[in-house]
Parts: sequence; C-alpha cells; structure tokens
Amino acid sequence: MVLEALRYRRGSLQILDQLQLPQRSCYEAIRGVRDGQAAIRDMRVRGAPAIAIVGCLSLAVELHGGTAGGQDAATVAAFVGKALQDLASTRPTARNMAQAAEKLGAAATHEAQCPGATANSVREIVIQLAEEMLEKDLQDNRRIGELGATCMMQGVAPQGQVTVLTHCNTGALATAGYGTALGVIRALHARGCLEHVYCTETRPYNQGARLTAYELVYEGIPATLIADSAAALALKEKGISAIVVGADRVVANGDTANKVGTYQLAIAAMHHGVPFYVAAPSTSCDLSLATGDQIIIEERPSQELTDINGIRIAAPDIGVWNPAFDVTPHDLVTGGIITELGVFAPAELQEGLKQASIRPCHRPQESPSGAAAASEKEPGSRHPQED
Ligand SMILES: CSC[C@H]1O[C@H](OP(=O)(O)O)[C@H](O)[C@@H]1O
Repeated sequence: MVLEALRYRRGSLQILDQLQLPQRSCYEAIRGVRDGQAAIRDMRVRGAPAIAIVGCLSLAVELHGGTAGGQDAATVAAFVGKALQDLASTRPTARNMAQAAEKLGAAATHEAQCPGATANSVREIVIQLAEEMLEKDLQDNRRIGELGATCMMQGVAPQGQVTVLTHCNTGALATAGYGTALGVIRALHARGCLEHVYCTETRPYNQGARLTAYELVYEGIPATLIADSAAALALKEKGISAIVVGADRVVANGDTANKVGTYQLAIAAMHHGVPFYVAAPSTSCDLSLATGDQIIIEERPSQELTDINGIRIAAPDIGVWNPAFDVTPHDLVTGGIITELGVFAPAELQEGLKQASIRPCHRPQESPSGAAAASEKEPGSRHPQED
C-alpha cells in the first residue's frame, strides 16, 4: 500500500498527522485555510512541497461548493490573495508555498479582471490550479528520482552500488508522494543499485528517526539510523559514496536552505571527498534571491529542544536558540542540484532552469523495472536533459 501524506477529493482534504507517526496513523480533516495554516504551523504536515500542497488544497476545500470569499469576482480574488499570503508566512523558509501563492494569486486576480468573471469562476480557477499542483509534484518527484539515480551512478559508482547518507525527511510524507532526496534513494533501490542508506535522526524534531526511518522500513530499503553527531564518523568508516538531502529553498547561486544540520554534513562530506547532492523540485528554487544570506531562517519554539514528548529534559532557565534550517554554501554542493528539469552544478542552476523551462522536458521511456531506458541521455555531466 502506498504511504499517503494526504487524501484529497474535491471538497474534502485529510492529512496524516505526522506528529503521531510512527506510533499511530491518524488522518484528520482540513476544512479550510485556518485548519491548513494550523496543521503547517504545528508540523502535523511538513516538508516544503507538502506544505504548499496542503496550504493550497486547504484553500480549495474552503472555496468549494459555497460562497466562501464573497459574492463577486473581485472580492473572491482579494480573499484568495489574503489567504495565500497568510499560508506563505506560516513557515517562511520553504519556497514552495510562496511560489504557489504567487501563481494562484495571479491567476485569481487575472480571472477576476476578465469580462464575465464571477465569484464562482475565480473559485474554480484556484481549485483547479491547486489540484494540478498535487499531480505535478508527484510526477516531478519521480523524475527527480530517475535523474538523480542515473547521475549518481554515473558520477559515483558506474559499475557498482552506492551507500547513501540522508538527513531529515524528504519522502512521500514531505511531498505529494515518492519524495525528493528519498525519491532518488527509492529509484536507486528499484534499480538494484543501492547497497545501504544511513539516515540521521535529525534533532530536534527527529524527522529522520520518526519519518524517514518509517518510510525506509515501509519500503523494505536496507537502512541504518544514526545520531546526527555520528555523521562524520559514518563518513569515515561506513563506505558512504554520496550524501543526498532535500531543500526548502535553493537560491540563484545554488546556496541551499535545508534542515538544520545540513551545513555541517556538507562540510564533513567535503573533508572526506564524498559528493554532496541536493534534490528538490524547481518549485523550491528561488532565483529572485542572489545568495543564501537573503533567506529568512525560521526559528522554532524552544520547547522543541528542551522537551521530549512534553517532558522537560534541559536544565531549567537555560537560553535556547532553535533555528529550523541552515544554509549550505553552493561550493559545498559538489555532486549537483537534482531537479525535475535536470541536474545542475550550482553555477549552472540559474541558466539551466531558465533554458529547461522554455522547452519541453524530454520524458524517457520507462523500462519494465521502472528504471530509465538505457538509451536515455542523462545529465551525469550536470547538464539539463537534451531534447
Ligand atoms: C522535501 S521536503 C524538504 C525539507 O522539509 C524539511 O523541513 P521541515 O520538516 O521542517 O518542514 C527538511 O528541511 C527537508 O529537507
């Protein structure tokens, strides 16, 4: 059975409450934007693509079959704009929700200005776009998996198998399905090219121990959980061929915001000569920011560090700094940035994405095993797919 982070049909949205995993699989109804915002803020749903999808679908549910947002086109468009703004500010580091807000907001405004526009026609356009996002993210992740697996095998182990280390959770639970960095790992496994995975526990929120470990066991992928602080030692002693992580935001020069701890992993990878890959959809890329210094880093409540399951473990009165993310400088992203549009070196990202998005992405034939056909020309050289 496929692991479903969310269940959607028009007018109804349920999310798997990730706070209760892995002990319990409980779905809860999201009835509108306020519910969506609360679920994102409290991290019942998390992961940059999943945040955007749940945010937009929460709006779609609110707009469905009623009079939500107002009685005329302009009022509904204004309501949509405000709701999207609120959703995008809930967890500001992730790019995907902000990007979706720009797209859906612009579409609502445009529709409202068209002759004959009605409140319903504005609602309908927003619902349709949110539904398309869900479908597209899944397709993009599968593509990221295939491109990343091919690139990694060409670059790291042309004849053999790879052992990969990953951080945080980037799987089906963090996306519409399949996953980004975990999608690459799944594709490697499907091809028989994966020897082993090491996943970090990912303090303070333990997405690695709770969610990635759960997904890896669920998929039957050979894997070992390590403490975050064991990563450098694992690089030294466990034959790790590559690190692959996800991203919350990748900016124009390739600097990458991802779960806190990623930066120190990239430094350790550089020291050990292990290639470091970032896997993320183009919706996580933000070419409007020149460098990572401009990324807003979300700070989370101190209780995430001081308490475990509501029980205080830290010394009373200690001060706490709890950034949720850090920025890995582009020169440490030595393997490449794996997107659905191609695999790019950081210096090639900006131009590569622009070129790839103005021509249709070549979709390779799938072999019966799910691996990309042998004739496919992959961007192991870190260039986007050629047509
Ligand atoms: C494919 S999701 C990317 C991303 O989401 C995680 O953050 P959070 O759990 O705080 O939402 C993490 O940084 C992952 O790599």
